[in-house]
Amino acid sequence: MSTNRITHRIIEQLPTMVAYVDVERRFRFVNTAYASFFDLTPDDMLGRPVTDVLSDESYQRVKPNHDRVFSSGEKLEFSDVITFRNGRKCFLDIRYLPEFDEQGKVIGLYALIEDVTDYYASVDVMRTIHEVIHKRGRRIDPASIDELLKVGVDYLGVDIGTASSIKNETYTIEWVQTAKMDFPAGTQLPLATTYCSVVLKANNLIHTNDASEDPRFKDHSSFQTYGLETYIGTPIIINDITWGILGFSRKNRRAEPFSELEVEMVRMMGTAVETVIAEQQVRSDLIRQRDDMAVIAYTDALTGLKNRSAGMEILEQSLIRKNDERGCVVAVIDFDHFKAINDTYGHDVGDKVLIAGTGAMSEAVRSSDSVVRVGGEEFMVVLAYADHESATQVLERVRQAVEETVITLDSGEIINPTVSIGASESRAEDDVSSIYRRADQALYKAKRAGRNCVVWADDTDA
Ligand SMILES: Nc1nc2c(ncn2[C@@H]2O[C@H](COP(=O)(O)OP(=O)(O)OP(=O)(O)O)[C@@H](O)[C@H]2O)c(=O)[nH]1
Repeated sequence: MSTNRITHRIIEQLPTMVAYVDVERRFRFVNTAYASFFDLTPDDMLGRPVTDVLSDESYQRVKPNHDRVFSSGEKLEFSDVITFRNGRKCFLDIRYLPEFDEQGKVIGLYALIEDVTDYYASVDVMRTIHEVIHKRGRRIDPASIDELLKVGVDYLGVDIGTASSIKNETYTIEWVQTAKMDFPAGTQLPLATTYCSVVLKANNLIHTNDASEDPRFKDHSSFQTYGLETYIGTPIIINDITWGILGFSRKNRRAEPFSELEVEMVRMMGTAVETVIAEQQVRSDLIRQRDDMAVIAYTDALTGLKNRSAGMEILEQSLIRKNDERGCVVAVIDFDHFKAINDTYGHDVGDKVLIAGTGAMSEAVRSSDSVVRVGGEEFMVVLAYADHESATQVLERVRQAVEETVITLDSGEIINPTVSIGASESRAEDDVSSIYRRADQALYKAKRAGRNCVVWADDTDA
C-alpha cells in the first residue's frame, strides 16, 4: 500500500476533524469526522466553497482567521463555541496550518478541529459542584441543588434530575429539574414504584441506558409505568443513614452507556448534595436548640407557665401595643392561705395545688391572654386589648375556675384552693412597674376584703 493511501486511511479514521481548503476557499479534502459534524458526507463537501457549507454567521467568524493564515502564513490555534439551531453547543479546539508552494506562497490551509465539548461540559459540572460546596463564607444555599440538577441534566443529556428523600417507604421529590416531565417538587410515590428502590438494593450508584434489556429494571413497576429507558442514580448518605437518592433519567434509550467520567461526575454531584443537606440539618438543629433554650429560659419549671422575665416582656409589649380604644389589663393573683396548705399537707401537696390551680386559670382565660408565674405563689394575668368592662368577666371566670378545682389527696382528703385577684386597667402614662404596683395594691385590698374575690384598682391607687 502506498504511503499516500496509508496516510489517507489513517486520517479518515481519526476522531479529529480534518479539512484542507485551497486559496479559492473551497474544500479540497475533508475526512468523515469533519463532514459528519455538518451532517454531510465527504463527497457532499468536496470542491464546494466554504460559504456553501457554513452558515453566514459561522463563516463571518471563520473568515478573519482564514484570511490571516492566507495572508501571513501563520499557524493559528484557538478555541471557539458553535451553537447549532437546535440549541446544541459545541466547544471546539481549532488549529489552522498553512500549506506553501515552492516560492513560499500560501496555497492552502489545513484545519484540524477537536470537538472538546465533553471536556468543557465536565469542567462546567465540576465548577458548579465546587460553587455549591464552597460558598467562601456565604451560607450554603439549598437552592443551589436546583443549579446542580440543571447542570447535571444538560451534561448527561437526560430529561429529568431529582434529589429525593426516602422516609418510611415513601419517596418524596425534594428538588427537581425537568423541561419535559410533570413531576413537581413535593410529589410523593411509594418507594417500591421508583428506580430508587433498585439503587437502595444495590446500595451504590447504578445506571442503565437500555432498561428494557436490563434485568434489574425491565420488570420494575417504574419501567412498566413510565417506560424510562435511561437512568443513573446514586444514594445520598448523611451520617451513615441513607437520606435519599440523586437520580437522572430519560424516556429514551441512550446510544452509549454512561461513561466512567459521567459516573464519577454523578457521584461527585451526590457528594455535593450530601454536603448541602447535612449543613442544612446542622443549621436547623441549631435553630431548634436555640428555640428550646429560649423556651426553657422563659418557662417556669413547676407549672409550665411563662416565668417572670417572659411575663414582664409580654406586659411591656402590651403597653406599647395598646391603642386609643383599648389598653390592657393586669391582674395579680395570689393563692389564699397557701402557707397553711404547705404547713398542713407538705410542700409537695402545695406544688400540686399550684399546678392544678394554674391549669384551671389558663383554661379560663382567652388565648390572647397570658398567665404568668411571677414568683412563689403569686401569679399575673396580662389581658391584651382589654379594659375594666371586658376583663371583669374573664377574671371572675379565673377566680371561679380555681375555686372549682378539686385536689384529692391519697388520704382521700380534698383541697379546694381559692385565689384573690387585684386588677388594674392601663393608663396612658403607665410603664410596667406602675400598672403592676396598682394591681398589687388592689390585691392587698382583695385579701383584706376576705379573699377569694376580684378587686379593681381605683383612683386612690397610684
Ligand atoms: N409548695 C410551694 N409553696 C410555695 C412555693 N412558692 C412559695 N410558696 C409558699 O407560699 C407561701 C406563701 O405564704 P404567704 O405569702 O405567707 O401567704 P399565704 O399563706 O398565701 O396567705 P395570704 O396570701 O395572706 O392568703 C409561703 O409559705 C411559701 O413558702 C412553691 O413553689 N411551692
